[in-house]
Amino acid sequence: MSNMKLGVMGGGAWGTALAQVLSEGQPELLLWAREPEVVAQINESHENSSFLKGHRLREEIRATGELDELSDCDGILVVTPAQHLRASLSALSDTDAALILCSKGIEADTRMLMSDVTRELRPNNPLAVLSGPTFAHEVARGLPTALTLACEDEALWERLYPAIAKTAFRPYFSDDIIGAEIGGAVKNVLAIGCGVVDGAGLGQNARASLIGRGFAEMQRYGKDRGARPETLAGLCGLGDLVLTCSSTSSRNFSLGRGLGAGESAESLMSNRSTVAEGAFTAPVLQQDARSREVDMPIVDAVCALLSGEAHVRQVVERLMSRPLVAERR
Ligand SMILES: NC(=O)c1ccc[n+]([C@@H]2O[C@H](COP(=O)([O-])OP(=O)(O)OC[C@H]3O[C@@H](n4cnc5c(N)ncnc54)[C@H](O)[C@@H]3O)[C@@H](O)[C@H]2O)c1
Ligand SMILES: O=P(O)(O)OC[C@H](O)CO
Repeated sequence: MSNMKLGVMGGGAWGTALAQVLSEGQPELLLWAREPEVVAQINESHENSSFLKGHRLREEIRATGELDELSDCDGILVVTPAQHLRASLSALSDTDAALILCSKGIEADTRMLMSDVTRELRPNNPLAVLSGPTFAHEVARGLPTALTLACEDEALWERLYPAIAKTAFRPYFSDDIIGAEIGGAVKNVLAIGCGVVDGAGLGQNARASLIGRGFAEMQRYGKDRGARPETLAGLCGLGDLVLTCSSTSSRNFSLGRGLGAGESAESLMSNRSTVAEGAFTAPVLQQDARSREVDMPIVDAVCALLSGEAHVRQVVERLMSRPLVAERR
């Protein structure tokens, strides 16, 4: 049992699943949730029917609506949606806790990664990123899961892994924080594309081609932002890309499936209570890639579909009529 006191900031599906797995063997795990009804459900009925229905949660999880309570923790897993990270961190009181970022996205107005936002607001806190192929409902059930824990140095990994590694939850060390973040942010956009392929009935060949060429886009963009190729080829890049591009359990894939079936992004987004990060990441990723002169045609296609600028048939035509080039670029 680790002596490190962990807390979780965010009571959505992923924050709740993380609280469930990380409370194994701990006397108490503190989970901050924004919604009073989520706090009440967890403390009174040991469930989070708003965001992670159907899972009985450990009694060691204690929910709170008071963000200040997290300040006493040695490590805080930050699990808010990417576009709310800045506001959520700003509301947190001073703390020495290590901040373990679990959100997958790029900040819309600034093109900053989650680690950039965190370093701007909390320059003195030790920083890590936890990312990989992790559907919340599977982690909550205790199914075997492996993922990347990228830490700013190996000393932080040595402090964190005893509290994070569990029977069915296996972190691998990386010191490439940027790589871990780029993998998680970009795969969400590509998963929307794969959902479109599915919804429009374009076939399994097209889905696999999108994963392969999407991975090439992730590598090109990652290289320009300083990610290491081997990080992107690991759990937090290719591993998560394969998971999210293959299953209707993915919110991003499901959103794309609706688009592929002809529904508008506007109606699909307005009917959601859960977050499909790719829809927010896609436009900022496109802008950033263009400013860096990084070619990302699949990301462009997803943006065109999300904005309603083009239909599926048009984006397929655009992608298939691009100049023929060497695969390795
Ligand atoms: N669900 C998963 O399987 C999973 C796995 C790995 C990573 N993630 C990442 O975790 C992050 C959180 O996703 P989730 O699945 O827990 O969310 P969710 O869709 O289950 O729930 C939405 C969350 O957004 C929060 N929220 C809504 N409006 C907010 C606001 N104005 N300010 C702050 N928070 C607000 C809600 O409180 C809730 O916690 C995302 O970046 C996601 O990509 C999710
Ligand atoms: O449901 P999604 O598409 O947000 O994906 C959840 C996780 O990121 C999968 O690793």
